[in-house]
Amino acid sequence: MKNDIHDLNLLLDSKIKLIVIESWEERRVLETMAALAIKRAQTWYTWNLLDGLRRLGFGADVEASEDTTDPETALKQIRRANEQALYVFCDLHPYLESPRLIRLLKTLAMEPGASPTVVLVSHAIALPPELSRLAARLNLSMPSDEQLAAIVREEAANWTQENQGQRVRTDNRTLEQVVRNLRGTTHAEARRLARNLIADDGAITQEDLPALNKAKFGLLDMQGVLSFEQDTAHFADVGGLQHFKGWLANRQAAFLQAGDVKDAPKGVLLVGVQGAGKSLAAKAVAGVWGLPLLRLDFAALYNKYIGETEKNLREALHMADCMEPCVLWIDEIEKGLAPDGSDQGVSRRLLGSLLTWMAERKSRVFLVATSNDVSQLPPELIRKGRLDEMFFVDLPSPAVREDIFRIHLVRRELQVPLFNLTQLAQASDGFSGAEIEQAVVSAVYAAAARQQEVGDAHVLEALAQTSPLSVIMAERLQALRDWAKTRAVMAD
Ligand SMILES: Nc1ncnc2c1ncn2[C@@H]1O[C@H](COP(=O)(O)OP(=O)(O)OP(=O)(O)O)[C@@H](O)[C@H]1O
Repeated sequence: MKNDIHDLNLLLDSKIKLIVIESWEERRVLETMAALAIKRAQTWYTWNLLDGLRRLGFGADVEASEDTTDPETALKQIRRANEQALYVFCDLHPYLESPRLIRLLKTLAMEPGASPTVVLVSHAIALPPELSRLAARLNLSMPSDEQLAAIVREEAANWTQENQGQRVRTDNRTLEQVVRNLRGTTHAEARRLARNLIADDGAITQEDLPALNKAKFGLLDMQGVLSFEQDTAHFADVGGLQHFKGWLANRQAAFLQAGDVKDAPKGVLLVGVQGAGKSLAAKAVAGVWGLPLLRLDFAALYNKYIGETEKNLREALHMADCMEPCVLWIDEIEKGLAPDGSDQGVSRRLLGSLLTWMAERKSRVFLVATSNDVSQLPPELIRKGRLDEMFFVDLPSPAVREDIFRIHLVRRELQVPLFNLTQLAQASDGFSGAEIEQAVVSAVYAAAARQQEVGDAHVLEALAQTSPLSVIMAERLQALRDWAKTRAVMAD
C-alpha cells in the first residue's frame, strides 16, 4: 500500500487530472485513497450509483442538497465547484460510452492548474481513445511473498485463538508452497484462501495444495480462455513414449527446484498424428510432476471480445505466471498461430506475444504445445532454443500397442491374461492409441449385445471393421515423418 500511495502522490504532483485504477479490490483502493488524502491534507469524495457524491475529508462541501446519483449531474457539480479535491468514482465504467460524459471528463481532465482530480475505479475500465490520452493508469501492487506469509501466519493465529489454543499443523516446505501458490491473488483473496485451507482440519498439508490451486484459478477468472484441467494423467495411463518419459524424469528436479527461472526447462512441442496420445502425454507431464495443468484455448481467445485477442493472450499468459509452478498446455497450437489470410496481422501479433513471453520468462511455467499439422507451424516457434525439445509421437510399435491394449483392458476391468496381446498387437498394425481404445470399447459393446464375455474375437472383429487413419491419410503421415526426421526426436 505504501508504494501505491507513493505512486499516486507522484501522479497527483504531475498534475494528471484523470487517473484509472483497474482493480477487483474496491475497498483496498478506497483505503489507499483515504491514506493519500490524509498525506496530502486534501478533501476527497467518493461517488457510487446508490449514494452519489459523498465528502470524506477536510474542507468545503459541495451543495449537499442536490441528488448526484446521476453521473452527469455529479460531474457537472464537480466542474462547477472547481475545488482542488480528489473524486473517486466507483461505478462509472458502464457509462463510458456516453458522449456527454466523455465531454465532461475531458473538460475536467484538461483543466489547468489547481482543479479537481477524477479517479475511476473498477474491475475493468475501457476508456474511449480521446480520454485515454489524457489519463494515467495505475495498477495496485500485489502482495509480496513476505506479506502473503504474514497473512497465512495471521490466519493460523486466528484459528488457534478460536480453537482453545490448538496449534495449526503444518511444515515449512508446505508453507513455502502455499505462499508460492498464493502469488497473484489480492490481499483479501489470499486471506480467504488461507482461512479456508486451515478451517476444515486445523492443518496445512500437501493434500491442501490441489484444492488451493483450483480455488485460486477460480478467482483469477479467465472466462473460458484458460481452463483448469482436473484430470491429469499418470505415466501408467500412457503406453510407449519411453524417450519422452525419460526426458521428463531427468528434468523434474530442475524444473521444481529453486534457482534461476531462466535456467529451468521451458517446454516441449509434441507433434504427431491424431489420436497418437499427445494430449494424454501433456496431461501426464502435469500428473507426474504434481503440478496444476492449465489449458489455453486459442479458439476462445479469438472469440472473446473481438479485437482484444492479443490482450486476452497476454492476460492468459500472465495468469499462467500467477499460477506457477504449473504446466501450460496449448493444444493444436498451429490453429491459433497460423496465418489464414483473413487475420494475418492478429496471428502474427499473437505469435509475437507468445515468443516474447517465452523469451522473457519470469515464472516456472512449463509449456507443452501439441500439433497435428507441422506445415502450419510458424518457423519462429520451432527455431532452436525457443523450446527445449520437439518430440515426434509416431504410431505405436507392436510392443507399445500391447501396452496400450493392456491399459485400456484394465481400465474397463477386463482380465488381461484372458487376451492374447501379441495377436491383438499384430492385428492392429497402423492403428493409433485412440483407435486401439476405440476397438476395445466396441468389443465391450458387441459382447454385451450378444450376452458374451469379452474376448479376443470381439476385439479382432472391431479391428477388422476399422480403417485406421494412417491408411486413409498415408501421405500426410509420411510427410509428417519426413519432417520429423530432421527436426524432432522420437518420443519413443
Ligand atoms: N499411447 C497411448 N497410451 C494409452 N492410451 C492412448 C495412447 N494414445 C492414445 N490413447 C487413447 O486415445 C485417446 C485420445 O488420444 P489423445 O487425445 O491423447 O491423442 P492426440 O494425439 O492428442 O489426438 P488429437 O490430435 O486427436 O487430439 C486418449 O485419451 C487415450 O485414451
